[in-house]
Amino acid sequence: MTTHAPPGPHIEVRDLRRSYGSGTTAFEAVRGIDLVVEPGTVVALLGTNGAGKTSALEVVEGLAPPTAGEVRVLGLDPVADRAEVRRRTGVLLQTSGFPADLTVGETLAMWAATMTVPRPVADALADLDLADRVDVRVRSLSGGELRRLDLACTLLGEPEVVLLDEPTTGLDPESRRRVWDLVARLRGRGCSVLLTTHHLEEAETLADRVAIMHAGRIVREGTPAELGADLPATIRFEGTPAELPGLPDPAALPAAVRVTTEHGSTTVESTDLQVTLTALLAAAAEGGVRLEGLDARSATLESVFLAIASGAHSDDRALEGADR
Ligand SMILES: Nc1ncnc2c1ncn2[C@@H]1O[C@H](COP(=O)(O)OP(=O)(O)OP(=O)(O)O)[C@@H](O)[C@H]1O
Repeated sequence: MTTHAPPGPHIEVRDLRRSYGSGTTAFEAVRGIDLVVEPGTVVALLGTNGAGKTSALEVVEGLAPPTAGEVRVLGLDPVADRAEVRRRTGVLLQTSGFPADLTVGETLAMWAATMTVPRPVADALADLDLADRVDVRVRSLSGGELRRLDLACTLLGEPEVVLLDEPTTGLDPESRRRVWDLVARLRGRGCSVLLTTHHLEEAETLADRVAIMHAGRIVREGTPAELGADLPATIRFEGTPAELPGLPDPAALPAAVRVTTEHGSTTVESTDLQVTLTALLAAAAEGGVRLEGLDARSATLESVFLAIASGAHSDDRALEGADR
């Protein structure tokens, strides 16, 4: 039995489809997606509610067969080669089901007993900041502690591939950062990680590549920077143009494409942030205007996501149209 992944992607998904029900009640939740996760990389699957992220992830996890298409994990079929794939893969489901009466330590020991070569339980506890909870029963854990225990179990077998369904939902900012560090370390030692998240900053911080799903399809895929590249950057400052007579009309700034005012502040959208910002700052200096609350940023994943969710994305509309 091989214990090393063959060269090539850790996860390969080709034209994956997954339907629920049959006949007139059939519903296709995943409508032909392609996804590749290379060793030592993190891929985040983002999407609107009901986009099909969990439905797709469950097929990669081997929990359900695809209705059509092909999935390979470490070059193997996650359903047909389930035992081998499970041994080398760490899976975090959206909800856990630990026995309530066991303590944290007992839960991890029980989990470790199912593995060929588990890591030391003490290391797993320390990694997830659970060392002082070792004797606490599962039923008494807070939501965030329970999530961290779940993650500790997921990573106990030193998996090569890690599949995380919303790993930081319910975690406070400090615990979330700790999980982000952990995922970064996994990547550092050559693991591949496929995760779903609603947390756009999480995707931006962690992911080498992001795939955004909507209505069963991947409508955008790329690095976080690539995804933001085709949307305008924004410059915001307090005050409306009428209140800042020392400034030229912001709409006339070079590369400015749209100016809006809301709640007493102005937003300038720009196709070239540096050019627009330089001209704005020069004009402000010349006119003796202080731009309070000045904020300038490239398009973020949030703006890409909101454009898709609102149907404003042109590719997205084309895809939805193709379905009708
Ligand atoms: N067992 C099922 N039977 C019928 N429809 C289902 C079933 N499970 C999921 N669905 C539907 O499939 C679609 C995709 O659901 P899925 O849970 O994969 O989405 P998601 O992107 O993970 O959503 P969320 O972000 O809200 O968790 C939804 O419309 C959901 O109602």
